[in-house]
This record gives sequence, C-alpha cells and structure tokens, in this order.
Amino acid sequence: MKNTQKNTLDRLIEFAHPCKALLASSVVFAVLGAGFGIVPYIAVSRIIIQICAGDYNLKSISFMAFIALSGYLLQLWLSTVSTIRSHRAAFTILKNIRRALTKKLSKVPMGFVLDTPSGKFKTMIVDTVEKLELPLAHMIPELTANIMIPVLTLIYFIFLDWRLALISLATFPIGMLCYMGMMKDYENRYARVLAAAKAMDAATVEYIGGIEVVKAFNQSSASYRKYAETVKENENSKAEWLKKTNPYYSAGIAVAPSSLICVLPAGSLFYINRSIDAGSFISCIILSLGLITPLIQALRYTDSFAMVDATVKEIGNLLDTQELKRPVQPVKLEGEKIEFSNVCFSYKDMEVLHNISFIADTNEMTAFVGPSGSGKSTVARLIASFWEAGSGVVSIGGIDVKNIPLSQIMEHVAYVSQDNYLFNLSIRENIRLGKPDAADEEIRDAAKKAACHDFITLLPDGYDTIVGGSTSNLSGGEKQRIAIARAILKNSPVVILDEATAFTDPENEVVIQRSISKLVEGKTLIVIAHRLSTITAADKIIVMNKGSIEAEGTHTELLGSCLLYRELWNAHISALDTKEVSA
Ligand SMILES: Nc1ncnc2c1ncn2[C@@H]1O[C@H](COP(=O)(O)OP(=O)(O)OP(=O)(O)O)[C@@H](O)[C@H]1O
Repeated sequence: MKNTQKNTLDRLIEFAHPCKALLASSVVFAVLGAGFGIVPYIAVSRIIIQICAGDYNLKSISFMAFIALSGYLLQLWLSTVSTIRSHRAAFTILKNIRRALTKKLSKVPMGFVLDTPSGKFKTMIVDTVEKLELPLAHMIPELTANIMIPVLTLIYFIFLDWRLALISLATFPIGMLCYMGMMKDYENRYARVLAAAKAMDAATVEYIGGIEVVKAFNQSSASYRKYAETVKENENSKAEWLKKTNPYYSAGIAVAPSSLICVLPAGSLFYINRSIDAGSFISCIILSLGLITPLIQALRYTDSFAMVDATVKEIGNLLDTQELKRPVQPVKLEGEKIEFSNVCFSYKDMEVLHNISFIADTNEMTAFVGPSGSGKSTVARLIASFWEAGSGVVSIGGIDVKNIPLSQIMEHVAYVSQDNYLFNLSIRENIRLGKPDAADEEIRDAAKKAACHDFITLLPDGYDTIVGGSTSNLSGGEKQRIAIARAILKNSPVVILDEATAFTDPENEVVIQRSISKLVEGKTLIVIAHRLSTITAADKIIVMNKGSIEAEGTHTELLGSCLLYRELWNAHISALDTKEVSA
C-alpha cells in the first residue's frame, strides 16, 4: 500500500505557510546575529596581538574595543529580533495546527469522536501542541548561532594559525563517537518516553474525571491501576532513557570541549620554535575555548528534534483519520421516511448489526426496544450519521444518507440522548443552540413544552443562570429537559430520542411525553426506550435482539406475537410494581 503519510518537515512547512516570511526573516536575523557574534572574538584577539607586539597605541586599542562592543550589541539585537520573530511564527504554527485539528474533528465520523476518550483530544490539542512552542521558537535563532559561530570562529582560527586550528578539533571526533553512541536506537527509546508521558497525561485526565467514583468507593490513587501503571511506566521509561543516553552524553561533553589539552602543548612548541607569535598564540587559546561548547549546545537539540518529530507524527495521525465523505450541495428529500435495507455494521472488527431492514414512516413514532446491547443506539447513530453502515443502505427521504451533506443531516435530525452536554453558558443560550436566531419568547415556549420553564423561573437568575461545565447544580433530569427544549426549538423534521427520558421522574415524564407528542406532529420520531410504558402508543415498535430484528408491530400486536417483547413488558411492569410497593 502506498504510504501517504507526510513527513514531519512537509507538515511543518504546511502549517508554517502563512508565516513563511516571518520565519525566513527570523533565519536572516539569526545568521546576521551569528556573523556579528564572531566580531568581539576577532577584535579582542587583534588587541592581544597588538599588545603582545609591544604596540600600546590607545587609539587603535579603543577602536578595537569599540568594534568588539558594537559587534556584541549588534549580535544581541539581531538575535533578539530573530527570537521575537521565531516566537511569533511558532505561535502561528501552533494556531494553525490547533485549527486543523479542531476542523478535522468536525469532519471525522462523530462516532470516532465519541469513542475517543475526551482526555486524549484535550491532551492533543492543548498540551501536545503546546510542547512544540519552545523548540520551534528557539531552534532557529539558537541553533543557527550555535552552529554558525563555531564555523566562523574556525575560519578565523585557520586564518590565524591553521595548524592549531586543526589541532583544536582533535577531540571533536571522540565527541562525535560519543554522540553516535547516544544516537543508537535513540528514536525508539525517546518514542517510549513520549508515549509514556502521553499515556500518563490521558490517564490523569481520565482519573480526575472519574474522581467521584474513586472517592465513592474509597479507592486511593494507587488502586486506580491504569493511572498508577502509567505513572510507573513514565518513571521507568525516563530512567531507562537516561541510563542508556547519559553515559555517552556525559563522556561527549567532557571530552569534546577539552581541545586545550592539545592546543596548549602544541602551541607552546610552535611558540618555542618561533613559528607563532605570542599574540596569535593567546588568541588561539581563547578561540579554542569557545569553539566546541556552542556545538555541544547544538547537540542538545537532538531531544527537541526527536520530540518535534514524534509530536508532529502524532498530530499527523489524527489529521489523516478517514473523513466522512459526503457531498456539499443539499439534496431534495422526498418526505422524511427512514429506511434500513440489509444494514450490517461493525465497531472495529465486531459486527453488532446483522442485516437490519425496517421502515420508519413520516409522521410516525417508531420505537426500538430490546435487551441491553442489542443494537438500539447503534441504529439511532447510523440514522444521525455518527457512523456509516458497513454494508446495506440507510436512507432518509428516499436518499442514501451517504449522498446527503452532513450539514443537511444535522439540520434534519435532532438527536437527544441520555447524556446531553450543557455548555458553560446561561440556560437561555444553551437552549438557543437549537436555533441561533431564536427570540427569547421562542426559547420560553420551548422550555414550557419540555416542562422546564417552571424550575428555570425558580432559579435566582432564571434563564440567565449559568449551567454546564463544573458549575452546574442542575439534576440529571433538569439537564435532560433543557436538552429536550433545545431539540424542540431546533424543530427538525426527524427527532431521535435515545433513552432521552431516562433521568426524568415519572411525573415529568408524563409532561414531557405530552410535549413530545405535540413536537412530533408531522415529524418522524425514533424512540429508544427501556421504559416500555413510554412507547406503548408508538405506531411501530421494533424489537431487537443480539443485533437483529426479532419482531415488529404495535404494542398490542407484539404482546400477542413476540415472546421477547412480552418478557420485556412483564419485567417492566414488575419493576414498576416493585417501585410502587417500596414507595
Ligand atoms: N463505540 C462502540 N465501540 C465498540 N462497541 C460498541 C460501541 N458502542 C456499542 N458497542 C457495542 O455494540 C453493541 C450494541 O450496542 P448498543 O449501544 O447499540 O446497544 P443498545 O441496545 O442501545 O444497549 P443499551 O440498551 O444498553 O444502551 C454492544 O455489544 C456494545 O457493547
């Protein structure tokens, strides 16, 4: 199979496209800065040579000192400008990556988003992307300076005395050998470190999310095995990486900069032989001291390169996730009839719907019942295009959903599930999400229909009460009714209620059922319910069992013809009786 994965550099260039001028200018300033960075060395060495030659002319010494100072200040200014520019470019790159990721989330199947732990996306979009900022912002100015300054120094060194210049590099090959030792299997080792840190991040987010359960069951953090294991793996991977990397690195930074060991005796010999003058010799000593250290600093970017590479690949994996391929132009639907024809569907490798065929007619209420795990919610998700059928056809209004733009499906279908998310906004704004241009009066009407107007008006800030996020003090049932109000306001021709009344108390359930029946006039309603009493009036009830359709009919028909339905109904009735007795 052809590998279409882009490499890290291509990806970065793509993200950096809007700021390429900024990046290029950062490089230019960095190069100029490095060029001026060598000036103080040359000026100081000229002063030394002059003094050693017995020339104490203060004017020329002051001039050289001025040149040295100017070179230093210019280098400082140029590298600061380069750093500012590279930071601005890095922030633009980060913004573009984050935009691309969030845009991608809206294009991949909704089921993929729902199935991925929210911690993973949060970690990716916020933390993982953020990790790129430092290396991206600092690599250009610092790496350029750390490579260019020694190279320019070496050129001047050769100009002063080529023999000592070569001798000053004697320890460099040993340093390189150490570096090669460090780099052996480096990518895999560092990938383990990054993977462990990422797993720990995701487990921490999940652990904090589940802290209620941990506390309720009096579990300490150590007993939350997954979290504890990821923390341990994080520690182990870092220790292992350090154990394998550090000896080479330490040897490298100990040996490589010790060029003076060779320069000093050789230079002394040349001086005794009178093949070098004192000034040049002293200058060579100073230059050899500053030659290798910046290169060692540059090597420190090895980790950054590996980190950037792994991070960009990880981001790339998400960006390469297969998108739902849907047309853009809206299509004309003939009514709202929903039809499944021989639909099979698998989550990864496990087939959970086997050859499902049914029709849910316009203006009708079609209910799905069946034991837990029989596939009811999966059917609802296929209608809403959260996932796509593996085989067979799902159609709305006579058109295969694969040929309907996703935005049209979203407009057409209102999906209310048991855990509807409320945003950290006022109740009014949360309901308004169903219809962004709705007037306050319409919002109140929808809330009245969903039986939440009364409790909202009792809140101190009424419709302006902020709900959602961590500040919500609403009960599960109250949140549910707000979500239903949102769907009522949306007024879509197809409404899917996936266990939508699960949290509602019996009293409110009656009210909501009444408002739902008003809402669904002239609409196609799909209801997935455990409480069978809520769907007895359905036009059609489809009984599901182990991913297949066992029977379909009205409540009365199924009571007579379907054993499974009868069992479900009896179980429901006896549960109600038990509740009444215990009440
Ligand atoms: N996202 C998923 N990934 C993998 N398997 C899944 C996923 N969602 C559901 N399943 C599996 O698919 C099967 C059908 O699940 P589904 O939620 O559709 O059943 P259900 O009848 O709605 O169950 P319940 O009444 O308990 O909500 C089950 O075996 C379930 O474990």
